[in-house]
Amino acid sequence: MRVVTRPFHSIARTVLRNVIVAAAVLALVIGAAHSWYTYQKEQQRVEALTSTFALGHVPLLMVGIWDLEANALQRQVDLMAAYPEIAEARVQAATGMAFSAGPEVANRRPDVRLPIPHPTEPGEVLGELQVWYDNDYIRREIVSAIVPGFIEFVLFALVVSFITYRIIFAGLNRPLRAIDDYSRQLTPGRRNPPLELGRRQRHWEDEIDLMVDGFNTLRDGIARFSEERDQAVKTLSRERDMLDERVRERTQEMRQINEVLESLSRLSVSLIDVPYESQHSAMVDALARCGKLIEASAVGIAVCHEAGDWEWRYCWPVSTDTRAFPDSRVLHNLSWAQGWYVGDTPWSPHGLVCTRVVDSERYLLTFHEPKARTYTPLEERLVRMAAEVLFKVIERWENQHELENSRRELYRLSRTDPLTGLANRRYFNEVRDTEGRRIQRTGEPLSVLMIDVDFFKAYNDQYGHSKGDRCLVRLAEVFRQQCARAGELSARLGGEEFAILLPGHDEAEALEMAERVRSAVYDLAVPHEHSPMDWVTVSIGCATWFGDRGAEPLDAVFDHLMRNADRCLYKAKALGRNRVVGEASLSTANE
Ligand SMILES: Nc1nc2c(ncn2[C@@H]2O[C@H](COP(=O)(O)OP(=O)(O)OP(=O)(O)O)[C@@H](O)[C@H]2O)c(=O)[nH]1
Repeated sequence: MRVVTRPFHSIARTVLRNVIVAAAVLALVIGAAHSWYTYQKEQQRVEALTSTFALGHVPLLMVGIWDLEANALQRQVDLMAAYPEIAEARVQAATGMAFSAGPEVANRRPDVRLPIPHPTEPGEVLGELQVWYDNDYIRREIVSAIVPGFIEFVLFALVVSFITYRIIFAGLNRPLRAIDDYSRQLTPGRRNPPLELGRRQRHWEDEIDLMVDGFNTLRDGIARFSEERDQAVKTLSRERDMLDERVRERTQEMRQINEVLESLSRLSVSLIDVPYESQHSAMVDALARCGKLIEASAVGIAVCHEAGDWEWRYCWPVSTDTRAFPDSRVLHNLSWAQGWYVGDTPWSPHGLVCTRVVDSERYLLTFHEPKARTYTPLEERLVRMAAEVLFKVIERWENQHELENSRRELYRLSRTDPLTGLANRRYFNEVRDTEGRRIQRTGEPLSVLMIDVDFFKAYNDQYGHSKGDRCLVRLAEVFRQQCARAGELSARLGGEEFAILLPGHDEAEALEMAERVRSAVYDLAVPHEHSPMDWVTVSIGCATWFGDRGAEPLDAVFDHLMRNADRCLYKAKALGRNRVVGEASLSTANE
């Protein structure tokens, strides 16, 4: 609703009024100028008439007065009064005669007074010519000169104003009012009809046409805006309707991911500390669980050592022919690329493939599908997470194996003599203590052989230290071979001194074993120039513990045992070397 705050003035009327006012002012100015001009012209005519009187009539009047020609004078006066501009002409002679013509003008002094000179006496006058102009005539002349033009101008101005009014009214007012009515009906919410003013068809355009075009463009814009808005509102409401659905789907998806994450984290925790021997079956179980995530028909992990061939390491279902499981084409592919592949890949015609390098070995995990299928992004995500977990577990296992191997190697080194590969003193003592504890429980006997190479200093001096080393290695090999039964342990206690632990051996058995060792060394026939036996020989002291010192601390037991074995050894040396001496010989000697 339009609120009118100011009075309405039509353009046509305003133009009309302004044209009329301008025409009136112009008419007045032109009329005044014309009047002034006509008045000036009349004045000139009067002046011309006055000079006519002075030059033409005054001499005749002079003659008439001089000759006393009353008729002639009267005729002259009549002639002058006959001019339409003259109201009255009068001659007043000095003699007192007077002649006049025309209606007498009262109460007005003559407009022209011309003296009638004396014909002979210069400076003397015979009388005076008095003339009164007809002012009404002059006024009439002026009016008759101005009025027709004024009337013509006014009529012209009226006609021009009217035509202007018509043109403006028809060409401007009416269309503008129609446009005003139209613009009030424009509504953004509905389809508005185009603006049509019903104007006559012309082969040109004017401002109104431009305005109509503008309004129609505006209308089209409003229509387009309305359509887009309606469309947007519809889309918005559709999306709002779908939002709940999406939120539900997303929540479901998140729940699924959470469940899988939980089960994967449980899986990874359960796999981490699986002992080595159970790792294969644990991984196969894990593959089965992961395969069920997307209902894959088979899941496998293949490994390729740097220069070697691919082979399936873990297969679900367990395959008897690991070269063909689950699809031999996977393993025949030569190109290697690390990453994640879906569908038809260089690694697999169908299915999902994840590859990884773990400790310089190439690993490939594939979820096999017999037929091509499309995986949802969620499935891909879940499987990818599963693959990450499995590879992490494998990596961890690899690290654990490596660590375990290193530890075992270290342990082995820590209890092994580096030259001979026999147990060192530390390991000998460990085993000795363990066996000692066992024997304390079982009451079985335990014997120790102390072995020393005879004249070894001389051997070194003769053949050199490295040959001496090789000799020690050969002797160690003899000890190892002779004492290969479970529980028997050969050790190098230091230098050229060796010991053999014989759990379960009584003295007789131990002496028998010692003799076997001694003769085996002798039979080696390692030449020794500075030995009376010509060969490298060993002396052996033998001591036995019968497990009858159950209450005694093990350290004390073994101190005693080793001391006895040493004493026997010294005795063997003292008796000439290359022999075995048991504890019985000690008591004999003591006795
Ligand atoms: N080649 C070599 N010699 C060693 C090693 N350990 C100790 N020996 C040598 O073994 C010799 C032991 O000499 P001795 O203890 O004097 O005894 P022996 O010469 O063997 O004489 P008896 O024991 O009395 O028969 C020393 O000369 C040591 O240098 C070793 O690892 N390699």
